[in-house]
Formats: sequence, structure tokens, C-alpha cells
Amino acid sequence: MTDMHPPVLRLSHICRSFGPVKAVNDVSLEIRRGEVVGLIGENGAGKSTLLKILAGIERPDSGEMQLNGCPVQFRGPRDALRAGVGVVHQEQSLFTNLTIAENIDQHSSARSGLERAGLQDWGRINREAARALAKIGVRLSPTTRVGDLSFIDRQMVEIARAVCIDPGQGATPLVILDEPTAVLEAAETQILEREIRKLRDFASVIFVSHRLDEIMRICDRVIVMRSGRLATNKPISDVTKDDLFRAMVDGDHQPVVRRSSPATRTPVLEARGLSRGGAFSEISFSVRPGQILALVGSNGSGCEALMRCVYGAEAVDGGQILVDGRAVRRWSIRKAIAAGLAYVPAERKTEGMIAGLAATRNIALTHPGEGAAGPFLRPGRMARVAQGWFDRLEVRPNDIHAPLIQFSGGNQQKVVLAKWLNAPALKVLLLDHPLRGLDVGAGAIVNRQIRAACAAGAAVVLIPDTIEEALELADDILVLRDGRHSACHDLAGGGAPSIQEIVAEMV
Ligand SMILES: Nc1ncnc2c1ncn2[C@@H]1O[C@H](COP(=O)(O)OP(=O)(O)OP(=O)(O)O)[C@@H](O)[C@H]1O
Repeated sequence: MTDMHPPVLRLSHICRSFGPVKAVNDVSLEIRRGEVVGLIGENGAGKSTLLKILAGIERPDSGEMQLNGCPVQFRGPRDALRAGVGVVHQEQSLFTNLTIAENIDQHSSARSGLERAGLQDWGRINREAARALAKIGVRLSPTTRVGDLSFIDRQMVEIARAVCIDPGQGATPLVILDEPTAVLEAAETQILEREIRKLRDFASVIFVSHRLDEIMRICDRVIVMRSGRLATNKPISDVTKDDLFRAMVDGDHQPVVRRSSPATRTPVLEARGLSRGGAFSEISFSVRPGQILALVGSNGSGCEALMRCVYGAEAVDGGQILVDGRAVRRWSIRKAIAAGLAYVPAERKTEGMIAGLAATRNIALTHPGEGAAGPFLRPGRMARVAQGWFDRLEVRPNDIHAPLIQFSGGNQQKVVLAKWLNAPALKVLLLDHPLRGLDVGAGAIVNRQIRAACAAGAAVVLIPDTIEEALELADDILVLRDGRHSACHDLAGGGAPSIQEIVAEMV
């Protein structure tokens, strides 16, 4: 039966440039009621810019946008929200000093009699939030402060907030999910997939992901962006994963599958019975130069907190950290960096970079090397070092002097990594979700650099996005469950466990 309704979204010849960069170049497309459309493309292809236009954050330079048959021009995000566009951005946008309910209420136009009389109706605010959370199967108390939540729980709140919009008058809302699964565990991803299927009944969805399997599983149609343009726009039944990969990438990026050979030297980093109240308890592990250890666990397993303690960003309550066989005292980030430790955090925007500072300066932040002489900076040399990393990591755009905020998420991640790889005596690389937000090609480039660091003698402790990533990269896997040691696997020595085995050890 033909759908008599106008498309929920119609874009005609949308363009948006930043200086010479045509981030979105003449994009026209339609999204119909109840459609789940996958949006994919390499890092820097223009996906986020297109989504920002739909969300009222960026204005197009030219072109027309219609929602439910009406032309729209957004002056800001609130206009987009009122027109029925709900977005979960790559970077989180919650107010951390407010409760979950207060955050969800920011998107709600519902007001009770009490509120119309000028009073705060906490009952309504908390009830609505509880409903929104229940809708996506999350059990969190609406009165919890967002700042007290883990990254993953905050992501679930973002999703709850995006799915609770109501454009009214029979119009269909458009829900945009910008890589929502990048930060989720397998079980949570399944919940989200179920939720997206349910959304079809009352909304249209644009779903951005770098995971092609997920796109094939969830979406009805797929749009591929390449260098700002639409390269492909097809029903999912008409494409294969290989077609999508080829449509996305320019060159022939071959993911390297090679496990680094386990070294026999003494551990460079050892954790003995580490505990931190409420996070993890009695955890021991060690890594030798050239070895990759993956820490695997579901939400709340303690992996992230453990890594932060090893880096000196949080204190432990008990146990010992040893570097080069010597127990450390009064461990701190400063001491960790001096000892050759490096940490790429999951939350790169808030912890891993200075967004307004040029890429060159970001790379020189912790280890300026020849880019500084005593207290003096040497801009020329600093630029040469940065250019070397830009070439090795294929950072785009190839402009080392641009502020980091002007780079796409995946390219920012490459710069954050370069900052640490630039260390003159790198001993241990602590990587918390290093491939988050990276496309397949960029992921392969980063993995190659991680292996190169290993080959040069660094040890790596990795919290991967997926179990597959752990199995591909690591020599050893340590599984944590509820903050406790659950299992460990020596992949080189004892053969690889199956994904199902590891999942069973996690939950
Ligand atoms: N504020 C800005 N100023 C200058 N250039 C920008 C700005 N925002 C984006 N760009 C550029 O526009 C291009 C498209 O970036 P965009 O963030 O839309 O890519 P993306 O496909 O979302 O990438 P990723 O998957 O890495 O997030 C990139 O070359 C980027 O450097």
C-alpha cells in the first residue's frame, strides 16, 4: 500500500561549508514514516554536520529542509525539538549537576496545573522521567544526579530523553541516534535494537553507526556519505556489507589481523590485589613489554575505574601498583606520566584534549620533545612533529594548525592518541575504548599504531568496545564481573575462548 503521507524528512540540495571544506555538499534525501535509515561514512565524511543541521545546531548555507511536509528553518536546537527532531549526539549533552528527571524535562513541553501556576511539580517531572526510562528498559532512579552516573548510564538517559519528544498534531517525530551503540555493552545494544524496532510504530529514525553488522541488522535503508556527498542511498536488502565498505572508503584499507607475540621479559606494570571501594576488589594482573592485555566486563564491572587507578587519576584503597618491579608510592597522574604511562580516556572531549587549541599544540601537551627547549616553545619543530603524526595516522583535514574542535570525532581521537605515542619513553599505553567513533579504515590505522607501539617495547592495557576487538588484538584477556576477577585467558598460550564463553564470564 502506498504511503499517502508526506515524507517525515525531505532535504533538497543542502550545503554547508567550513572555509574551503565542503562538509555537506548538495545532499538531497527523503525519510518516510516508520523508516529506520542507517547513515554511515568514513571519519570526516560529513555525517555529524548533516545531523547538526537537522538538530538546528548548524544552519545550512543553502538548500531546503521539510519536516512532515512543512518547510522549516531552525534558528536553534529548541526550534528543531519543537518540530519533533530528537537527537542523541556523539558527545553527551546532559547537565551533570541536575538529576536525570530534570534533564529529561528539558525536552518536555508538558506542564501541570501546578506548574502553570508558577510552582515546580516534582511529582510530574519524576513520573515522566520514570516513564521515559522504562520505555527503553533502563532501571535508574529519576532523582539520581547525572554527574554520579557512569558514561554508559548517561548515554541511556540521552536516549530516553530523545525518544520522549512529541511533535503533536499527528506529525511523526524524527529521532536521530548518532552512534548510540558506540558506548554500549552487548546486552545494552540488544535493548537499544529492540527499542529502535519499537520506535518504528510512531517515529522515523536516523541511526549512525560505524558497525556495519549493526546497520545491516537494524536498518530498512542505508545512506552512505563520502566527502560531504551522498554516495549510496539504497534499501538494506539491496546491499551487502562489502558494498557498504567499498562505498565508504577511498583506498583499500585492510584491517591488519596480527596478534603481537607475547614477550618473555619481566612485567613493566603489575597490579597486586588492587581494591577501590564500590568499584573493584582484589584485582591482580601484569603486563610485559610488547604485550597487550584486554580488560573485559559489562557495565559496572570496574574495568574503567581500575584503569583510572592504574593511571593515578583515582586512588586505590588497597593493593599495590608496581612499575618495573618497584612498588609505587603516593601514585599520581604526574608520577605515572613521568614513569612512561599514557592514558587515552573514553571521554576524549572532556578529558583527552583541549578543544580550542590547535592540533599541533594538543600533540605537544604532555611530551613536547623537540617542540620545546626549557620553558620556550619551538613552533617550527612542534609543527614538524605534528605533521609526522598527521601523515602516519592519516588525520583529515591535513591541517595541523586547525583547532581540534574543527576535526570530526574520529580524527580528534587520532590526535589524542598521537599526543601519547609522541612520548619519548612510552612504557605502558592505557587505552579506554580507543576505537570508539572510528570508522573501519581509521580503526585499522589506529590498531596498526597500537601494534607498532608494542613492537617498539610498550605494553598495552586495553578496554575494547567489543569482545571481537579483544580477541583480535590482545595476548591476554582479564574478565571482570561486578568488580571482581571472573576469568583470564592466555590467547597465545591456551587458545582463544569463544565470544559466548566470555559473555558467560561477564554476566
Ligand atoms: N566547526 C568546524 N569548523 C571547521 N571544520 C569543520 C567543523 N565541523 C566539521 N568540520 C569539518 O567538516 C568535515 C566533516 O566533519 P563531520 O564532523 O561532519 O564528519 P563525520 O562524518 O561526522 O566524522 P566522524 O565519523 O569522525 O564523527 C571534516 O572535514 C571536519 O574537519
